Amino acid sequence: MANQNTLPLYQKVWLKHTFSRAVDSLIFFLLLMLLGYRVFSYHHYSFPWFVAFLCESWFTITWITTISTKWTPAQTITHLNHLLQRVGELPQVDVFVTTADPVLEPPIITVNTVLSLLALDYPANKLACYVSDDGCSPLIYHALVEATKFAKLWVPFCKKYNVQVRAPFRYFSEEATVEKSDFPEFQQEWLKMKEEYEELSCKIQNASQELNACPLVGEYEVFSKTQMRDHPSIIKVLWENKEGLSDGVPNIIYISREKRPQHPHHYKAGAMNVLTRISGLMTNAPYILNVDCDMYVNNPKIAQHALCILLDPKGEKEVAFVQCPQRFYDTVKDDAYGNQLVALPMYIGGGFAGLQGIIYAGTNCFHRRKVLYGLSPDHDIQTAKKDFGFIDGTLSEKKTVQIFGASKGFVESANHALEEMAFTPNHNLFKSLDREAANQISTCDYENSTEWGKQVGWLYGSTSEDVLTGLLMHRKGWRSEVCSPDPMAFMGCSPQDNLGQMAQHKRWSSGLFDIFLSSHCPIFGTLFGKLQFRECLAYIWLTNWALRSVPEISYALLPAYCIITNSSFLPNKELGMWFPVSVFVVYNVGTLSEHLMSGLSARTWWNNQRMGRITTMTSCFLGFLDILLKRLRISDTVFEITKKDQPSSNNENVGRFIFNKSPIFVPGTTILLIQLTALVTALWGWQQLKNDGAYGLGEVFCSAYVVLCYLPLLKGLFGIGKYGIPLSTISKATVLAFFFVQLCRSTITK
Ligand SMILES: O=c1ccn([C@@H]2O[C@H](COP(=O)(O)OP(=O)(O)O[C@H]3O[C@H](CO)[C@@H](O)[C@H](O)[C@H]3O)[C@@H](O)[C@H]2O)c(=O)[nH]1
Ligand SMILES: [Mn+2]
Repeated sequence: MANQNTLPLYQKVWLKHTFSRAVDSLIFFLLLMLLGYRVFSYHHYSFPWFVAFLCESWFTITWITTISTKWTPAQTITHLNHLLQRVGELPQVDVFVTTADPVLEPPIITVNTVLSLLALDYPANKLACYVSDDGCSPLIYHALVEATKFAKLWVPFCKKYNVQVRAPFRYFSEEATVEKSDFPEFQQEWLKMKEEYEELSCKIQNASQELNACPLVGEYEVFSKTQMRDHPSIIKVLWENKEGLSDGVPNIIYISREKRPQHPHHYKAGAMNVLTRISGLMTNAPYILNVDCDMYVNNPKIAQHALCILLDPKGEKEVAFVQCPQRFYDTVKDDAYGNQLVALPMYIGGGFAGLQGIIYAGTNCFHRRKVLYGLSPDHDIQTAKKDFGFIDGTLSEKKTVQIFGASKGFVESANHALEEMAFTPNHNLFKSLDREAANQISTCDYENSTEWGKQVGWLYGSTSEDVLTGLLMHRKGWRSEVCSPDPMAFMGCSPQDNLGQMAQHKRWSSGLFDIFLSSHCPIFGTLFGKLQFRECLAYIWLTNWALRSVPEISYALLPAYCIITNSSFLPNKELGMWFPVSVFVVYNVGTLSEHLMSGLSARTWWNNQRMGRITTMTSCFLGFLDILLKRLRISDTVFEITKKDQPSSNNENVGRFIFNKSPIFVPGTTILLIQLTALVTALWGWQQLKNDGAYGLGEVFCSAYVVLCYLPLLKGLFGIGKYGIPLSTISKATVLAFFFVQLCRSTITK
């Protein structure tokens, strides 16, 4: 009989993606053959041949990182039934929610997220929910006050009837739930709850529409002289579970940290660090769950599942954080904008999970507090003493101020969190808010000359603060795990149009590339830290996204260049032609089958392929330029918040591209115009084909393929209103395309 204390709480299962492996290896082999062919075909040596060789070498190197990342995929299985046997009592979990703009992030969405978290299937006295409002908005505050009242009905209702979807807006949209039930009591309560929720959403809706709905008096007075980027900190305890009832409503705290125009606020990372400190003062839970305002709980037992991994004897020693996948509801049909991230997490995410661990994705993640405070896996109190300046088990004062800042109360809590090497039940669960201390730690200059944002908490310096923060943990030698129980842990909303999707990809690619160029570069992580070699390759794959735009754009321009200058970059009309052809065919067959095997449609596959090409050459290219400007200290990157739309019921134009004057459309339109020029040139035979160095079917096909990928932009050239590319963008693109064509022509005469 296994001892109860040694029962594994989770298990790691290695997956076999044999087909994927075979296809990926074949592609690699073909790429090598193609490169070899290029090297040994002396008679072809020319400028386009050389550029093609460079681009293909880059693709091959990227492919090595791709294969290595995907090679040994894994997943975890959690054993919920072992959890209580082993730990007896569940630990405390602090829950962080961030919101930043009441317009882009409608309060009703945040409220639903918060409600779903409060209703987690978890003892209410072990939970506390901290909501950060970077928008400093009385609307959000008002919505949360109302939501707190509703929570007192909602939380018991969910627990009584074991509701699965605990975000009311989703729960009540599923009409079928109540009709199927034979219990009149349930039906009655269901109806009552639905009415209450409708009333709540009406109140929130009205407040957003009527300017004077929440007059800034009484408890709202603190908002009267505030501006989004200029205000003192506002901290309000909305609900305190004073009696510590396990079936009550968890503590709810509203926080809007101080902001001043001259102080950088570090966007989400800055907000998370303030939440970390304030929660440290109040509940100081050893585990932190963080969720963006647009993600609701879809599996009420998710905290237990994640704790299976974090509390497992092996996990306890090795695992820094548990990341749950990001999935989205009411998605655009066939993933028209390629942002649902379904096949990618399955293959790449699964691959990461089989290495040192999945990346931290910024939301749906359970962290250990002590790891956020900088502890390494090999830190016992003895070594920690040296690194952190522990004296007699407590941190030396000077050192703590340098690391955690000057708040005594907070340092004391940090000391406790760090020392707690194993979980000990903590009965003194909630300290009432110490206003003075809380105000001190939420000011803009609290972090000056401390390690916050550098070694402690969420790291600053990249708009992909999530990946950066996770990378530092991996560098210290921690591992991480994916937790993906059935039903899916969380569901969120993803951009409902291409504008949102493209802005999001720009932010990600620039933030990731920023990491690659910084001192946190994964290569240093392996050379000087404990980042495992293949995990490093995987991070290189990820952080180079923006850089990839350069070879991709060059490669996409090559066929046009060749057609215009009557040269060639492909081995036409000879045996070598089969290398690029087979790479193209095998790659497409491979990715198509991966999509089909993930249960996705062929149309989804094509949309993902197409959007992959478009975003790399537009969003990622702009991300690349952004980082160049940042590194040259010309401008800094900003975190552009994604608009959270409720999906529209008007399905007519779903999947259609919309445009605005954003520079993001300039490179795409330019590339499209160049290809069109090339195709027209080819079609009308404006160039006489002089010698056998001339372009052939290969180049024309490539050019046409790019146009096919860019079909949404082609339609945009002729569209009107928001469906048309603005004239100013077309003009800029025309000028650029003209220059490119002239440049090509000038190389012929030489
Ligand atoms: O100054 C800011 C800006 C953003 N946020 C919050 O950050 C979260 C993520 O912002 P969102 O606009 O939804 O970005 P997404 O592209 O959807 O976010 C993904 O990418 C981000 C990194 O680029 C991660 O932080 C997120 O967790 C991850 O879901 C939201 O809750 C925002 O309220 C703040 O709190 N303060
Ligand atoms: Mn989001």
